[in-house]
Amino acid sequence: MPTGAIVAGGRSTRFGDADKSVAELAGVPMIRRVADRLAGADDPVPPGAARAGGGDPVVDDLVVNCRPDQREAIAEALDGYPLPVRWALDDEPDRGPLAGIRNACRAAPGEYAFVVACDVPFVDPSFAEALLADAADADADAAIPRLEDRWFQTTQAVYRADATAAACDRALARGDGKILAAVDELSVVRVEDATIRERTSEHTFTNVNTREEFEAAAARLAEHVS
Ligand SMILES: Nc1nc2c(ncn2[C@@H]2O[C@H](COP(=O)(O)OP(=O)(O)OP(=O)(O)O)[C@@H](O)[C@H]2O)c(=O)[nH]1
Repeated sequence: MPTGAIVAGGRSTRFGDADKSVAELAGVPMIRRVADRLAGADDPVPPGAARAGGGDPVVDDLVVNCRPDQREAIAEALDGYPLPVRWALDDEPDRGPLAGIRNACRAAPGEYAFVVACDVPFVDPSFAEALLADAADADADAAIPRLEDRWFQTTQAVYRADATAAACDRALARGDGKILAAVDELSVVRVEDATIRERTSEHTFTNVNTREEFEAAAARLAEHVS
């Protein structure tokens, strides 16, 4: 299995005066929801509480990428997490998601890392498994989904950790902060729209940027509970 690599070093500016990674969505910090899904829990429970039943983990361990000042709150959110957690702290903040992916991949002990943003509370663990199989079967450096009407979903993708960290390093050294600048150097399985739709629903990519999107995600969770 890959390492789960959650990227959380953003400033959540569209979210307002709070770090969205630890914002409690129906009582559970958003990053914990993402982490719990990777650990196989269908129904994440508040930090510290016993884990709900569910499927098997789809990752061996977890790397959390964030700024040093976020660590304490995120560690609290992950209290009692059932898999080993490693920290990939940004030595320089605000270098963008590419630096986050680089730092997360550097810290990943597994050959592959499933990189995922902290703000996708409905991420589908079986989709992560399928992406790993895509990359491993093709002996590729990455498997990256691409919906028809959107660009590559680079923050919900599987990467070969060492090759990706090195490609990100080179892109950052060139002053090119675009994730695709690093991806261009990798051998990539492109997972296209039809395949994505066979495997999962678009909710796996639903991310929370604003308070309105946060409320919509809470409403969706409430519907599922009732
Ligand atoms: N390490 C690191 N991660 C980042 C950085 N910027 C964004 N990210 C992460 O990349 C992912 C996608 O970014 P956004 O959805 O734009 O999140 P954000 O930057 O916190 O939010 P906005 O400020 O509203 O754009 C999130 O998981 C962020 O935590 C950064 O400078 N460093």
